[in-house]
Amino acid sequence: MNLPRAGARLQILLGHLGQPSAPAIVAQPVSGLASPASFHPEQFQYTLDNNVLSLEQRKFYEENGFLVIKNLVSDDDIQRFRAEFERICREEVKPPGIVIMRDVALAKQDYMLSDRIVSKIQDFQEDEELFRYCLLPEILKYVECFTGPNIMALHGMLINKPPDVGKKTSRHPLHQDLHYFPFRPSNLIVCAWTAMEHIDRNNGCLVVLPGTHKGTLKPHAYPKWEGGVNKMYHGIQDYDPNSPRVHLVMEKGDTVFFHPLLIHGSGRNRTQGFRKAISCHFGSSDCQFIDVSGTSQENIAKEVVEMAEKKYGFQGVMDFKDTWMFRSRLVKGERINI
Ligand SMILES: CCCC(=O)SCCNC(=O)CCNC(=O)[C@H](O)C(C)(C)COP(=O)(O)OP(=O)(O)OC[C@H]1O[C@@H](n2cnc3c(N)ncnc32)[C@H](O)[C@@H]1OP(=O)(O)O
Ligand SMILES: Nc1ncnc2c1ncn2[C@@H]1O[C@H](COP(=O)(O)OP(=O)(O)OP(=O)(O)O)[C@@H](O)[C@H]1O
Ligand SMILES: O=C(O)CCC(=O)C(=O)O
Ligand SMILES: [Fe+2]
Ligand SMILES: [Mg+2]
Repeated sequence: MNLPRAGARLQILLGHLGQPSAPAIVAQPVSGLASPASFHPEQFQYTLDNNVLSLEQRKFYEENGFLVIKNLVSDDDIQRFRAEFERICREEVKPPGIVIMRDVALAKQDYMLSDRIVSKIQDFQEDEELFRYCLLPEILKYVECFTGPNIMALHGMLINKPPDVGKKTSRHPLHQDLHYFPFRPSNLIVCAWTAMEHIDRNNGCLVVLPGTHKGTLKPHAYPKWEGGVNKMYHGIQDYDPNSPRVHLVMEKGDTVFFHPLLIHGSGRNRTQGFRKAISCHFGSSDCQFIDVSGTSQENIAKEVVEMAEKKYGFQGVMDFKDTWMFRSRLVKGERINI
């Protein structure tokens, strides 16, 4: 397929970015986490050898499947992402490929697009201002500990979780991001998710089930929620309800890196503000595409392909791999397989 692809200009862009500032590095001291007490270095399988993570941070990710780095992204950068998000919502800029999503509770209403109606934007790889997030040296420095040196930005999102209208549709059901991805191995994929403001249980923080990255990919489907569910917000049906849940309270600029098998979701937004976070999934370009036919991912593959064909006006020519191929951009090193 001859679809738009990211090119060498990224390398040039990378060269223009400034040097990272030194962030405060703190592993999240939260209760209910797996203990690293019986840990042996030879058991490292979710992190690569690197001189960025402390031994303690590495063990934490190995055991829990996520790691919070405090104060990683600057207020200046966050302000720029916010301003560009607002421009996109007002349709002052229309980056190719961008997906603008409204909450299902408002989807049938005929409002003008604005930052008070959009619940998230996805696929901002052609928006140079938002894509700066995926190129930030301070982000990539950590990403490389999981992906190695050849890094693809696979999927960018800016989530603007709206005030819940009372139907609990602002929730994101518990899921594993790998459900959406046709590439492996999972250990070479990581999500970076940065709070753009203070986020806690009131405005719907991320909720994680520590240690679940050690399990397998579970079947996902739409949860049976009375008030409705957002398009493509699949959830895990049969997770262990006794598994401890950890609510990640984060400040502006704090960034969590998490494994694509980690079960996570987010709660309802009980405030009147739109809770903002920016995220990107990264993967090693050494990853390989897999065929998801006959697997639990068939349901999402079908939905994604239908949506993409509608958007680009093709019929019967795209597969799940194609939809990912033209969204991903090289951010460091060499493009190899994906
Ligand atoms: C690791 C990755 C994790 C994830 O990516 S999780 C979430 C994945 N989500 C996505 O990929 C984004 C999916 N959303 C989209 O593609 C678009 O927002 C969507 C649903 C096609 C709507 O696009 P619009 O441009 O707004 O199109 P439209 O106004 O003409 O609506 C078309 C039909 O869709 C409906 N719709 C819009 N927003 C919705 C929502 N949030 N939930 C459920 N249905 C929704 C809308 O009512 C309309 O339905 P109908 O055709 O009139 O019956
Ligand atoms: N018992 C449960 N069954 C199914 N899904 C759940 C359950 N508990 C939580 N979840 C999912 O995890 C997400 C986060 O849960 P959380 O409890 O933080 O949010 P909430 O229920 O909206 O708010 P709160 O519990 O703070 O009142 C929810 O949006 C929901 O999708
Ligand atoms: O910001 C959130 O609510 C989490 C979103 C999320 O997990 C996802 O879109 O995959
Ligand atoms: Fe997710
Ligand atoms: Mg709850």
